[in-house]
Order: sequence, then structure tokens, then C-alpha cells
Amino acid sequence: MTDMKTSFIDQAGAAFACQSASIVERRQTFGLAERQDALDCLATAIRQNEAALIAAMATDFGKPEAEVILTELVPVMQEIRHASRHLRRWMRPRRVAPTLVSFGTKARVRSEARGVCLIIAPWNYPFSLAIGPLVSALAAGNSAIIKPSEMTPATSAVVAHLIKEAFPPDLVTAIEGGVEASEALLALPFDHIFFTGSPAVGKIVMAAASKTLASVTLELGGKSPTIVGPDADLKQAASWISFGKFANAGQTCIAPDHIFVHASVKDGFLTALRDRIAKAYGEGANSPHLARIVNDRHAERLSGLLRDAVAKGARVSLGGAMQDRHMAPTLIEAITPEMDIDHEEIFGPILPIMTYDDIDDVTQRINARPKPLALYIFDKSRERAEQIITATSSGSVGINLTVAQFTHTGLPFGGVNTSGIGAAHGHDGFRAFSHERAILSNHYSSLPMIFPPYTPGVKKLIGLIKRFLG
Ligand SMILES: NC(=O)c1ccc[n+]([C@@H]2O[C@H](COP(=O)([O-])OP(=O)(O)OC[C@H]3O[C@@H](n4cnc5c(N)ncnc54)[C@H](O)[C@@H]3O)[C@@H](O)[C@H]2O)c1
Repeated sequence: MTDMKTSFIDQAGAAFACQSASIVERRQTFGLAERQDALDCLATAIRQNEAALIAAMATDFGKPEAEVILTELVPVMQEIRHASRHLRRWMRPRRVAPTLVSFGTKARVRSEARGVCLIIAPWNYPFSLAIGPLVSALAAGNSAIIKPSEMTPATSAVVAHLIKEAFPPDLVTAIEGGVEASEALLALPFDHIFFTGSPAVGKIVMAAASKTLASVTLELGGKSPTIVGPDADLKQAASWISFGKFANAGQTCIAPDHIFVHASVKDGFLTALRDRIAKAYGEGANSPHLARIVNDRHAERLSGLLRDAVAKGARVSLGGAMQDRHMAPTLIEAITPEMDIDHEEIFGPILPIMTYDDIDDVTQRINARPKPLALYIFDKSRERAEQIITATSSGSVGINLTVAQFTHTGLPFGGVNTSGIGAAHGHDGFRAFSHERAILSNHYSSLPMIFPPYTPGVKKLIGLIKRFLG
């Protein structure tokens, strides 16, 4: 075993033991006021580290300051505010009406902390996807260990620093490191694991969780299709698709992965999209409004996808240039199923455009693939949009917009099967980190009347119950 591996095993074990030791006491003392204090501490630490976070994300992948504010800081602060405001109601036990059989009892459901939780974060939104789930974990009364991504080391260091500043280690702690750190943590019997990342690693996490039967929330990825229908407002579609696809340089789990545009509006849509891209980012790969591809491996992966598609007959109709890991917004046409780009999650600023005549061909194609994280529909016809929704499955749907569903704290955010299990954000995030404990208390239950011995009188009563309820 390498020294590094041993060191991660020791570090993870110590952090877990520290949090486990205080779990029983926390159960009794971490009430509404204490949880709200913890959220306040988190908000203060974020404000104090704002400049450091902006600088770190510029270092890690050239993320523009405006995008850091819009897509990292604002969503987390919004999540904190929303949780603080609604926590009292979320924590209140839910009364449940008695049924005929349980007449004479009182029923309630109590949301309880799961215990010691593990949060494993990806690199693409290295702050909000590490700290956002922490908001839900704390609101639900848990302690948590966060493992930020090794691929954005500057941001992960600020996340670890901020956590250390805001919380004692028996409540929240961060362990920086890569796969070895993750593996050391996954070997421990956490009460809940909240993982955000690729479907491939999601399967590894679920396999590890199966050893201790830890509950899991898996926020995964995939190819999110976007349909531009015959009645779409083409300028609106171009504007939202350009933002959703090229923000964070396309390295967004819910970015539109590829477009199906109705043949009758294809030329108009392409003109509108090119105009929108030119206005937002100019030409070439050096726009200050575009983030960088996170590392050489991913830059090479994207160049490889493009090379493979072009070699198999695809046509690059805009962009294609890569300069110092900045990639120009790229449109590509004439896609065929043999191309890697047709089935791999693109996760970069390359947008395949395909045309269709019959919407059934598109829904059949979507249904033949793993269920996507998001599906986007641009069309003024509500009826057509509803038909597409009914014919398909996806984690979420955006109609005449992209990616904004992430920012709605009232909506569950998550995937379905390959794109994820469980949901995050707001009350759904609180529920993900809670155990719903059913409590039934006896007041004047008449059920003992049917306990054995099964005399003829008792049998008659059971017969009556069967007649009314069976
Ligand atoms: N659904 C969502 O909310 C969401 C959000 C962001 C990203 N994603 C998805 O995440 C992926 C991109 O992020 P990524 O490249 O950081 O994902 P990843 O799966 O490679 O890594 C995620 C985390 O898992 C750890 N990890 C990597 N390999 C591991 C292993 N073998 N065992 C244990 N842990 C391991 C990493 O250190 C990192 O912290 C994309 O597929 C994207 O769609 C999903």
C-alpha cells in the first residue's frame, strides 16, 4: 500500500470517528436554532471567502467572475436563505390521519437526521456542488465530510479552508484528494452518501454503499437532448441554448448536449444561433466570457470527439478552434450513429445539430438511450411540448429555456436511473438527508379485540373487517 493511500485511510478514519463520537449528543442538541446558526456561519464564511473563490476558479479553469457569481455563489446563498426560512416547517412532525384499522391511534412522521454523511463533489461547479448539498445536510441536522474534486485544486483548497473556519470538525470537515481519498472514505459506514459526478463513478459509489447499505443520492450526468420545434421562437431558442451550452464552456451536467431542430426552421435557427454566439462570445476561442477546458485530458478528449466525427463525415459549421485549452463555441452537423459524439456525454462547447421531420423519430431515439438528466423543448405549442414530455422520461424538463430549472429552490433537482437517483435542493434536499421516521401511538385502539385465540366471535369480527376493507 502506498504512503499516500495509508495517509488517506488514516485521515478518513479519524474524521469519521470524530463525527461518529458526537452523533448521539447531536441528535438531542442540534435543533432549529442551532441548525440556523450553522447556516448563518456558512453564509458568513462564504462572504468572507468570496474574492478567494473567484480567484481560485479563475486559476482552475478560467471561469469568468460573472459566471462564478451567477452559477456558484448565488445558487448556494439562495439555498441557504431558502432553507433558513422554511426550516421550522420542514422540521415540524407531519400528522397523518388514522385509517379504519388504526382507529384509536395517533400517527405522525418525524424527519430525523440520517447521521454522518459523505458528500463527494465533481470539478465542474467545484464550489456550488460541494457546498449546496452541505446546506441540505446541515438543515436536516447531520454532520458531514466533504470530498471536493482534485481536478480544481485551488477551489478545493478554499472550500477546505472555509469549512475549517466555519465549523468544528465533529460537525463538518473537508478531505482533499482524488480517487484514493474517495476510496478511503467509501470504505467507511456512512449513514448517507451524496455523490455528484459521472454515471461510471456513480456505479462505484453505489457498489461501495451496498456493503454497508448506506442510503445514497446520486446526481449523475448524460446527454441532455434539446428539441427546437416547428413553432419555436427561434431568437429565444438561440439565446437560451447558447447560454446553457457555452456557460462554463459547456462543462455543465444539464447543458443541452445536442439539438434536434425541425427541418422547416433549421436555417432560421442556425442563423439566429450563429448571431447569438457572435454577440455573446465573438469569433474564435479567446473570448474573456468563456471558461477554459479544465485540463489537458479533457481538452484532448474534446478534440478527439471532433476529429472522430469529422473523419466519419461530420461538418463543422462554426468554431472548432482550441487555444490554450479555450475552445471556441462549435456547431457540428451531419452526425451519424457511428460517431463517438453521438453517444458520449460531450461536456464541452461542441453542439451537434440534427434535423427531424417527425417528432416520433426523435422521441423513439431519446427512449432508446439512457434516460437523460434534462430535456429541453422550444415550441410555442404547449400541446406539442406536453406530448413530448408524455412520450419520454428525463430528470427534469425545460420549456422555452435551458438550465434555469437548477435555480428553482422549489423544484426537485435530480436524474432518473443512469442520470441519477434521488433529488437535491430545497425541501427535496432536506428530505434526501433525512430519515422519515413513522411513529404510531396507541390511545384507544380496538385491535386487541381480534388477537388470538381465534374464537368464533373473533373470526366474525375478522370477517367483518374483510368485508369492509379486504
Ligand atoms: N447531476 C448533477 O447534478 C451533476 C452535476 C455536475 C456534474 N455531473 C456529472 O459529473 C461528471 C463530471 O464531473 P467529474 O469529472 O468530476 O466526475 P467524476 O465522476 O470523475 O468525479 C466525481 C468525484 O468522484 C471522485 N472519483 C473519481 N473516480 C473515482 C473512483 N474510481 N472511486 C471513487 N471516487 C472517484 C472524484 O475525485 C470526484 O470528487 C459528468 O458526467 C457530469 O454530467 C452531474
